[in-house]
Amino acid sequence: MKVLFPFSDEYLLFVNAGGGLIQSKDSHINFIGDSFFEGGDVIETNEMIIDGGDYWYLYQSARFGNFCYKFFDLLPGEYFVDLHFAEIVYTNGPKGMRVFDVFILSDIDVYAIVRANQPLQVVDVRVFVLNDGMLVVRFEGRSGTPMVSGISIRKAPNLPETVSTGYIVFIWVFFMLQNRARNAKFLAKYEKKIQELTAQCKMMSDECHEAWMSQKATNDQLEELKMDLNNKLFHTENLEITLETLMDKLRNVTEMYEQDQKKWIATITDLDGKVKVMKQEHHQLCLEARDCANSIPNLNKMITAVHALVAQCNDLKSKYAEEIAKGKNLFNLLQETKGNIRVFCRCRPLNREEASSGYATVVDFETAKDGELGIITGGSTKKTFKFDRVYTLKDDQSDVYADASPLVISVMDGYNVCIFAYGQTGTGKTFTMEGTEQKRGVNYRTLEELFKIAGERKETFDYKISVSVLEVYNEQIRDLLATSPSSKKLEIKQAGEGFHHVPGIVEAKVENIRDIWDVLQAGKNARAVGSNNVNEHSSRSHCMLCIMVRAANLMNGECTRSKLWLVDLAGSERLAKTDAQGERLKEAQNINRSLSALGDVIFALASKSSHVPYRNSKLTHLLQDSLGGDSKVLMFVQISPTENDLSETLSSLNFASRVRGIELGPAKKQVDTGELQKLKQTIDKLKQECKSKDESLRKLEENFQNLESKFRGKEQMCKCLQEKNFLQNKELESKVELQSFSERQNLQLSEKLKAAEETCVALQHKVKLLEHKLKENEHSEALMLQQKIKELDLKVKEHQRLELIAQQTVKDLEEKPRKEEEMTLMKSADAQRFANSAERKVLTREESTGETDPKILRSSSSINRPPAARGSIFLKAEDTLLHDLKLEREPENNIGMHMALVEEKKMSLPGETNRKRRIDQTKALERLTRTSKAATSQRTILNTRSNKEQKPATGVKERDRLRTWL
Ligand SMILES: Nc1ncnc2c1ncn2[C@@H]1O[C@H](COP(=O)(O)OP(=O)(O)OP(=O)(O)O)[C@@H](O)[C@H]1O
Repeated sequence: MKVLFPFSDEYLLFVNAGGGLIQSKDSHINFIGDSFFEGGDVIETNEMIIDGGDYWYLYQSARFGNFCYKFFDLLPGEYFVDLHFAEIVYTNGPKGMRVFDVFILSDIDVYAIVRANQPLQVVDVRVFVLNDGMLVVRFEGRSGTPMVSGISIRKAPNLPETVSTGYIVFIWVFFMLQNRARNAKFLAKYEKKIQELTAQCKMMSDECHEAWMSQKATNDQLEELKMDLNNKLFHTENLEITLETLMDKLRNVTEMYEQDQKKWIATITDLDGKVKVMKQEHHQLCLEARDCANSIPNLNKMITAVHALVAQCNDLKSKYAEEIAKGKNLFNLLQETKGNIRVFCRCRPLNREEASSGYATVVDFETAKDGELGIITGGSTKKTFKFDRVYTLKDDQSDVYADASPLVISVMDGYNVCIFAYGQTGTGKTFTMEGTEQKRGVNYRTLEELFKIAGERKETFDYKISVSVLEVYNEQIRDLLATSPSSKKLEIKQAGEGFHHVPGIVEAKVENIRDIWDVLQAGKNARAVGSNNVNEHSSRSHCMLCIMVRAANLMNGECTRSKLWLVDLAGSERLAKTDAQGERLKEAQNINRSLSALGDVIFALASKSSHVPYRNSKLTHLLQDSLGGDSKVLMFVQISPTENDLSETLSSLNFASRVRGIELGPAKKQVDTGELQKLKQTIDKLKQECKSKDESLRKLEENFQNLESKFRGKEQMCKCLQEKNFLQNKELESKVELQSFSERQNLQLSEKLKAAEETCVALQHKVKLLEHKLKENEHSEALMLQQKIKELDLKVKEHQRLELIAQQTVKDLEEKPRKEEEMTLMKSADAQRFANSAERKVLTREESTGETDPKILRSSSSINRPPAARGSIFLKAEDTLLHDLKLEREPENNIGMHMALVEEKKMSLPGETNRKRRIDQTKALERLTRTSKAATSQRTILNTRSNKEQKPATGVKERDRLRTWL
């Protein structure tokens, strides 16, 4: 709220608490808004024009804390401010006496104690409103109890210029008028003293200002220095951080360098060791190379000898090959002389049943050695059959195989061979071909012999042997090694000239004799599958074992592929005897057809027929490769010894005799065996020679090759080592370069680090210097300030001492008039006779000077002067001055002066004059107070400038102190 005052000399403001009416002397103005203020508020009167009336009171309900009123737009000039305080007693609160200390700050300086329901009124406190037109009344209370306050502001009437300019001037004018001549010296003295004091005060103020400015400048400088220092510190910290980072990097680089150095040293040491070893090896190799070079003549001789031997060996080889070929031819010739189809007859012994039944044997082995077998056909009738070999009952499996083994050699030489057993069921075909585990048959022994020969010939031949096991039953081929039964019918195909095979059939590769036994057992087991009676089934099917031999001559690179068929034929009973029907008849017919086909083929071959009917049966079709050309055929005709089987025996023997008789003509049998024996011996001898020469040649070649390979190896090793050495030297050089580069880098980093450290040290030194300088500055400033404060304190004390003297003088001056008055009254009786004449003299002097106003003022001042409690120091000062004057003038004017003063007192009237005096006294008091305040404030300006407002108690104490001496 802002109050705009009209142009009136005096104002009285009424403000109702709680936002009610604003009462004035002549008008009522509504107060808008809340007017209940809390401590700490700033109450600004605003936008409220109060017209009319001279006095305005502002009642304000406020909690006493710190708050202030601001009055704006006042005209510059002097105002009286009346302050009223009273406590509000609330209805809901306890009633009773309360005491409050009230402080009014700012331009008005009053201290008072307010009691409950006892309003305090401080009247006629003078304040000056300056050009800003604002009056601020600021309160400070010690408790927060609500109070009611009233403020009235009155503008003081305009005073003469002499009054407004100050009471000192007035005094000066007064004394000038009183006694210009006499008082000139005195006034000059005081004026001088005042000027001195003013100058001192000004000087002190200036010094204080300068000190303050200097301190401010110093502070600024200090701040700048601090800023600079902070910047430097920040820069230093940055540098330290950078330094730390660089140090870390350097440390890492150094660690890496050390690690690398260690690694390189280890590598170099290792390489040195290796180089030493290599040098030793190189030296050794050089020695060996020298030895080799020395032995070159011998070596050349050896090489020549070896070449000769090689030539001889080649010659021998060719001769050996020729001899082998000749041997083969001779062997073949021998075989042929024996017959390409040979028939051996074997008769089984009587079995237990036959023996127990007492069956008679019809077989006569008497001429068996000559290949003749007699069959007793009845009584003394005996029919003789001649075969290539007739085995007696004493001949075992090995004897049987001994005659078959030459055919095995033919297989290994590349001929196709077919060995089969023919005969009636139960005559021992399977026993002869397969045998038992204890009495191995032709099949196993043949294969065993094959691997044996392959092993013997491994130096010159490379053999690959595979086995297939087939069964022909009812003109159908069945693969007995197939792991799963195939629905596809196996057929015979011609793969090349003179080579037939069954596509899809299993060819088991066998490496050793163990594999052969496993294969044979697998075929035997497979043959039993699907048959209730194994023996019966085996009698009605042909079991065929096909052995494929692939040979590679390592000497001349010749390759051969030969087949060996080992066939266990089905029983050859005659249909009439078996009286078979149905399925059995069909089986028998198929068996007879196939056996007949076999006979037909054999007869066709023997008769060198242009057409050989191989395809009449599966059996002959399969055996096509081994039943013609250079192939050899061996037939075991198996017979039963009992008379019960006589017809079948005769039938089998007749068939076999026909085969043998047709194939082997008597002409062929007559081959000169002596020549053959000679040839055989020659072959054996050549073989032995060739073998020994081969061996020696092989050894020589091996030696030479070993030496050559060793030399090459050493040479290669030497080259490798040299290359390795070269590479390692290169690597070493690169590592040495890398090491030197790292060292250079390390050196550079060290230099950088050193420079950074030096910079850091310089900066730290600079910082220390700055800090030292700063401290020195602070110290000198502090000393200077302390010195100045001391000087100021001394001056202030001197000033206070002077003021005390002045006060004492004033008191003395005040006391003296009373004493003089009393003395005057006492002497009045004695001086009565002089009264009339003295009175006249005084009046005459006044009239002559015409200076009545000061007397009136002085007398009115004396008359209206309140008791000691309300006395003004300025009046007292005036009296003191007068007293001093009087003392100076006492010899001549003492009595007159006293009389004049008495008269003045009598003539003075209460009212306006008294009031003016009171105003003058107040003004003088205020001026002195201000002077004192200024001195005090100047003394404390350095330390308590800011604390003054925050610590009002200090201000209060100061005021108390001032009030005491005032
Ligand atoms: N030389 C022999 N020494 C001892 N026992 C033999 C001889 N030959 C055959 N046997 C025995 O005769 C029996 C019948 O022989 P085996 O089964 O080999 O005749 P098979 O002709 O093969 O008959 P099948 O045509 O039915 O197959 C067997 O128990 C066998 O051990």
